[in-house]
This record gives sequence, structure tokens and C-alpha cells, in this order.
Amino acid sequence: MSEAETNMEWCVSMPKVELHAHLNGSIRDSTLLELARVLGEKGVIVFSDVEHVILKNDRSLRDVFKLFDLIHVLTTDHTTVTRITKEVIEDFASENVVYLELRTTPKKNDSIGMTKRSYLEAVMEGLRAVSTVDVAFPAHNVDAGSPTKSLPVNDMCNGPTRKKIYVRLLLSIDRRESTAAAMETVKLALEMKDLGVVGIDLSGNPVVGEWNTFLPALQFARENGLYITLHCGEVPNPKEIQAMLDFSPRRIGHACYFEEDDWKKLKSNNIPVEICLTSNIVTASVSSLDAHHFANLYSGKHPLVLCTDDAGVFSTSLSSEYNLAASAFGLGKRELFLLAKNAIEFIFASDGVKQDLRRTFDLASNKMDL
Ligand SMILES: CNc1ncnc2c1ncn2[C@@H]1O[C@H](COP(=O)(O)O)[C@@H](O)[C@H]1O
Ligand SMILES: [Zn+2]
Repeated sequence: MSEAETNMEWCVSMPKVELHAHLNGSIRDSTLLELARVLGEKGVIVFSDVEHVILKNDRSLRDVFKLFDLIHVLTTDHTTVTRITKEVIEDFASENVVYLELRTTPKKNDSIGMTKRSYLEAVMEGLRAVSTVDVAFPAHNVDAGSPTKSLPVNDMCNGPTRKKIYVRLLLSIDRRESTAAAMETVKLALEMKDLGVVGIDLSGNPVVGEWNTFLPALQFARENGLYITLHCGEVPNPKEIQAMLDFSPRRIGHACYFEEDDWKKLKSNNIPVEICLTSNIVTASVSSLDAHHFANLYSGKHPLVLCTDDAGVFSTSLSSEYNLAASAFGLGKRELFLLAKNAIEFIFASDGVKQDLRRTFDLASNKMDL
């Protein structure tokens, strides 16, 4: 193996920044199966019917959204929301993700007394429940407000330094929601702003809903200081793509079905793109890695960040996404490291956090054999 060649172990040891991860899409298969078994025993579902759905690997975009409906049945109650949040953070931290923006759709479920607020409180409880790593989160006492020490990463050679991960939350608006429901989510985000909620995401089945339904809530969010990221161009919808780019979000996810005018607008507005390679290939939003827009954006030095989207649903990890980019696009260690480090510039957290993360990468770079 040549000096510059990467491998999975190296990608795991590299510090990384994750900016596009859906909570309910990032659950371990083992947890989903365990939850399904329990609901099977209670007679709520038939375990054998859902087992193969959970373990299936190739999924169309339609299958993915059917799977989310099933996952949401498995994770309905507050205790489970807390548990999956804890596990998802621990899983990202275990592969040296040092900053995580975790997004989730606040859910209301009258039958179990769940409000959007109590859902979010259950998520925050999950952040506090993390035990394998220190979580830097404003609502937690290992606070990141005035960071003094850089995060220990890649500590394999340094013995038992305790890892730390910054976590911030984005609240997702589901495209099935009404303007009023979207507004409720934005108001909740504003109430929880001091507790680590930094922005709003628009996601959900891309063939459902109209841009104009969400626009008032997104405008209101932005006017009140929340950052916005949009799922944009996951399916061909030229009018919506143009309207979304005209809105000038802080970042967008995917950008798969872009036409020439869309690229022009994206590039002239310098909007960073969250790239989810495995997700795009599995859902066939892009036909192959050779045809993926990563290559063009990367060579044009357009701001971009590699992300997982749904590490559980697509059986991937952030380290695998970096490893995949290395092999598909011929990136060496140094290029991967700079790509990972550059993601700091697009995070929705404070300059203090950015500075601390830059220090973390600089310290790691000495040990990373670049
Ligand atoms: C594959 N590409 C995708 N495109 C659009 N939306 C997606 C998505 N992957 C996930 N979600 C959105 O995230 C929800 C699950 O997490 P939460 O319940 O919010 O934690 C899904 O129901 C969907 O609305
Ligand atoms: Zn997504």
C-alpha cells in the first residue's frame, strides 16, 4: 500500500464532523430488531414481517419512506427516543466524530401524551444519558460555551484520554406537515435555542408537499436567528429547486437532480452542500459514484461536506463515507483530512466551537501520517 493510500482504520481514526444525520435513520439494526421483538411479543406488530424489512440492504426511495413509518412505530415512546439518541451519539463518537449536528422531527402523539416539546425533551435526556464519551452541549454541564481544552481524538496511542463530542440539534419539518405544524416546530426550536438547538431542516418524502407550505415557517425561523438547511433536489423538481436556491439557505443536502441553472445559482451563492454518497446510490438518486456530482464540486472547490444521512438505514458510517470517497474519487490521506477539517467552516455553532475544533484537527494532524 502506498503512503498516501487510506484504509478504513485510518478513516475511523481521523477526527470528523457530521452535519447531516437523521436520528431515526441512524439507529443500530440490533436496537431496531430488539424493539421489534418487544412489540411483536405485545402483539402490536408481527416480528417476522418486519425483520426482513429492517435487514434488507437495497432500498428505493419509496422503500426508505415506508421503512421510516415502521421505525417510527418502533420508537414511539419517550424512553425509546432517549435510548436511541444516546446510542446514536455514542456510535458517532466511537468513530471519532468530534462535532455532530443531529436532526430529528419533533413528533406529537396524543395517545401516549407526547407533544413536540416532550419529544425534544426526551432527545435531550438522551444527550445527558451518554456515558462512553463527554457530550459538549449547552444544556449539559460539560458545556461548550467557553471551550478551553481541545477534544482528544485518535487517542489510540495516548492511552485512556476521555473523548468529547460536541452535539447540536436541528429540528426537522416533515414535508407531510401543514404550515401551522411547521411553525410549531420553529417556535419550539426558538424556545430551545439556548439549549443547543441551532437550526431547522426541511426533509421527508420529496414527492410529498409544496415549498410554499413551509416557506412562512422557514422565513420566520431565519428572521429569528435559526440556521436553515434544506433537502434540495433529491427528486427532479426544477421549480422547487430554483425556489429553494432563491431562499439562500445556509446549507443544502443532496443536490442530485440539478440542472445547469441550478448549478450556476448554487455556485454563485456559494451554498455548502451536504453530500451523502451511499444514500444517493442506494436510493438511486444518482446512478453511480462515477456520475456523482461530488467530483465536479470538489474539483471546483465548492464548499461541501461528507455526511451519512441515515447510517442505520443505509448500513454506513461517516468513516465508510470518507473511505468510499477516497476510493471512488482518488483522494489521498491529506485530501481527506482537509475535507474533514474544512467542514468546520459550515457548522451552525459559535466561533468558539469552531476554534476549538480547528485546534483538535491541528493536534490530530501531527499523528495522522498525512
Ligand atoms: C433518504 N433521504 C431522505 N430524504 C428526506 N428525508 C429524509 C431522508 N432520510 C431521512 N429523512 C427524514 O428523517 C426522518 C427520520 O428521522 P427523524 O424521525 O426525523 O428522527 C424521516 O421520517 C424523514 O422525514
Ligand atoms: Zn437527509
